Amino acid sequence: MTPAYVGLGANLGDAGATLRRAAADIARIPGVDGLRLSPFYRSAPVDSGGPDYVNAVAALRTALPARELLRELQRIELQYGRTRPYRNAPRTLDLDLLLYGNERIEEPDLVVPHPRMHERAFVLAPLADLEPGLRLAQGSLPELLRQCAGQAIERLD
Ligand SMILES: Nc1nc2c(c(=O)[nH]1)N=C(CO)CN2
Repeated sequence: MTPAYVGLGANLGDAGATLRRAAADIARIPGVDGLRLSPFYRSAPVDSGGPDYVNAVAALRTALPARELLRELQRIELQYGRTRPYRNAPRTLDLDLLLYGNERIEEPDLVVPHPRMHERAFVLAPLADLEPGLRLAQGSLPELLRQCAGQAIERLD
């Protein structure tokens, strides 16, 4: 079983309810085990306009290869009506494969570790809640979070 981390985000509809249901859907993927869901965070959209996002991170273990896990995540996105009209368009549900074991994958539609996760507070904060000691290539989570101090995020509960 390979440990993997998935970023969840939504900024349309009842985003919190969507993330909770999507996490339950991820937990039910055959070959996925032991899902843990972080607390939820609200933040203004980074690099785009539109309503605030709600974000979370799920930690899991999987027997699936990274590409098959990605395909399952995309299938779940589609169930929530995700369309891709343009880059960074508002979305009912966005699922990003952030980390897959220690693997580095660089393919046109799958780059792991996620290339922007180290500079996004809305990923780093929930990831640190689940895995405080984790280090990324760019540094420890507390170090990276300090570098994102300009990004206001609010923890929900
Ligand atoms: N706060 C926040 N901003 C974003 C997000 C997101 O999930 N949260 N996702 C984006 C596209 O991946 C673009 N901007």
